[in-house]
Amino acid sequence: MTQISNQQQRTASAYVIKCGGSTLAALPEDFFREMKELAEEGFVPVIVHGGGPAISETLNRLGIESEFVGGLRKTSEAVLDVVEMVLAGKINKEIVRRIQLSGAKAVGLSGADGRLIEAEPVPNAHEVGLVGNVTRVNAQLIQSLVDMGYVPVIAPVGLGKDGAQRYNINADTAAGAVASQLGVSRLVVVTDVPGILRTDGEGVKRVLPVVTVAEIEAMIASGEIYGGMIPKVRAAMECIQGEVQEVLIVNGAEPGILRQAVAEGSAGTRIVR
Ligand SMILES: Nc1ncnc2c1ncn2[C@@H]1O[C@H](COP(=O)(O)OP(=O)(O)O)[C@@H](O)[C@H]1O
Ligand SMILES: CC(=O)N[C@@H](CCC(=O)OP(=O)(O)O)C(=O)O
Repeated sequence: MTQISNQQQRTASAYVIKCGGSTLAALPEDFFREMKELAEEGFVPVIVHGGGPAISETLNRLGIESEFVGGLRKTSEAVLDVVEMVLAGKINKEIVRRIQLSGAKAVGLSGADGRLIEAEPVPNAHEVGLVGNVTRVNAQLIQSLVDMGYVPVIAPVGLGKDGAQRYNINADTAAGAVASQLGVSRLVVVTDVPGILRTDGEGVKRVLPVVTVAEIEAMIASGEIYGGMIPKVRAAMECIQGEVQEVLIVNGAEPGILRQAVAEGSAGTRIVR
């Protein structure tokens, strides 16, 4: 833990961005340009990405049906081959390319590279198969890349403690763990909705600007938060118990959203303790 504490001090000005598969194709070039400009101003990004829709599409082409239990993909060895290929290959390199085209430097890694993400089976592994929860993050490797001026771009595939077993990790869960173990103060979750939506008294869906852990629990219980939003808020609730001060959920397609989120700290929904 001493090692992590040192890392935490050094990465305090960094922030973690989780880019959801739902929104990757819709992210404008300006998003990456803004990311580069913010980095020059001292707001250094570490990216963890998803790619659920692209995995499902590839599985479908191979004639393998996608099944989810509680938002987690049922992952056999065959499915994991596709998950790793799509996430650590296609999607990871697409993001690296786009960052480099903005003029910034980027390095793509999966959680297997340099044992970046160590994982253990989720408690309901008997239902979902080779899905993992994060047990350790190699914060030193991420910090070294940041120190060299690179944006780390991380695919959420982890290795077990033995270094042999692979695990598919939900990208929101991975991003929360990376944010916690790096000790950054902010996690920005970029997705395809402008924040957590709630239907008001007149039946209009509105973005909640700020939401607490207690309010989230109530919205999950009532069904107002469901599906892909559940792993986001669960990861958020877990990481704000530690160093992370706030988690912002924003729509990546909105112009200027990253600057609003990172420099101004007010965008989409802000999840606080
Ligand atoms: N209360 C809510 N507010 C906004 N979106 C919600 C809510 N509850 C569930 N969702 C769903 O969560 C989705 C985002 O999760 P997901 O599709 O997994 O995105 P990503 O690929 O970015 O992780 C939204 O498109 C929406 O359908
Ligand atoms: C265990 C699990 O469900 N893993 C996810 C990993 C990708 C992901 O989370 O992508 P999004 O952020 O786009 O949803 C999956 O296989 O789809």
